[in-house]
Amino acid sequence: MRKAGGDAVLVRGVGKVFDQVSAVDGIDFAVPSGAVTALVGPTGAGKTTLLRMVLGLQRPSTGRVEVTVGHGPAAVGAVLHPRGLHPARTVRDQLSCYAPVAGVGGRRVEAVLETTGLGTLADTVVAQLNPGQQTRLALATALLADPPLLVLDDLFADADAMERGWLQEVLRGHVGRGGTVLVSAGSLADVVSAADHLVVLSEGAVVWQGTPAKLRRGHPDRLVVASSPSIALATALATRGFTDAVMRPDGRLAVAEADEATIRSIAEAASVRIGSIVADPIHPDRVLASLTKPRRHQHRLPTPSNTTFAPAPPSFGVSR
Ligand SMILES: Nc1ncnc2c1ncn2[C@@H]1O[C@H](COP(=O)(O)OP(=O)(O)OP(=O)(O)O)[C@@H](O)[C@H]1O
Repeated sequence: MRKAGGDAVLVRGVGKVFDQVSAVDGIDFAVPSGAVTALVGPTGAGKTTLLRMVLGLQRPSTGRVEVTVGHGPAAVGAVLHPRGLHPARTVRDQLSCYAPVAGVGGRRVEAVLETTGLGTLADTVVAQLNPGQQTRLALATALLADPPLLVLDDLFADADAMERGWLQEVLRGHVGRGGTVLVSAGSLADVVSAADHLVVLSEGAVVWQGTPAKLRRGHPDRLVVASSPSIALATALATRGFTDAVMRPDGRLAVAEADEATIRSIAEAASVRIGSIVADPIHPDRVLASLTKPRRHQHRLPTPSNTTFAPAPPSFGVSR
């Protein structure tokens, strides 16, 4: 449908202050065209604030946001409140109501019902859809105009495993047709397998960004080794440069970066007996928690009448 290339959105030095409270500050990231970019972070990190600025619904207090694909329903499709659909409308009626706004007709409604997997639910009223299906319908509505850019806030909240899979498939499908996606999530596990680029936010700042593969390399799974004596294995591994081994309370050694064959060969050379070696995959949200440890409770800006500050206070399943 479209040719990918360049950046669809550029966020440069962006800050937003609400009533003396800084929501985000000094934010820099780009949303590459033809890819899924996920803004990930805990509650209050600033995801919605950033997405609203990308959509032009709020102005940055500092810095600038550039959207190169243009504005309006034909250029940008958005999902901000997936629960705000009319409960008495059927799925098809919901799409038909918005079709004129998107400048499309009934054939496009039927096509979107199919691409989003909602065809079998076309005559079901919104009130009877589960939360994940309602989110999918909100996403289908945003897709009506086949916009070059999709901006989706908290898309995976309330989605069960099956709906999460559907939603991820729809996002990958949009990118597969040359579109661009910017999606926010509170859980890394929800987006890590669907995203090409991750921007991790914490307390209004970008704390990490890169590909899921880069994140995984920085947080490798460990192998948990039962050996006798464990301390001798730890020493032998360290001698060979594998210094990141942690002794577990049960006496087993959790080893990073060395594969099973290497561990066995080092153990054999050091006359250490190996009992078992099992993988200990790190959950993505353990990684997210380690990247977004709270640093402060609040960051109220100083004013003449207010000069006191509050005190500053794990497998990824990457399929591509
Ligand atoms: N209109 C507003 N007025 C005052 N403060 C606001 C406003 N909007 C957001 N904030 C504050 O800005 C910070 C970032 O909020 P934001 O909603 O962007 O975070 P979030 O990462 O989207 O969180 P969530 O996952 O809960 O939606 C929070 O401290 C929030 O209280």
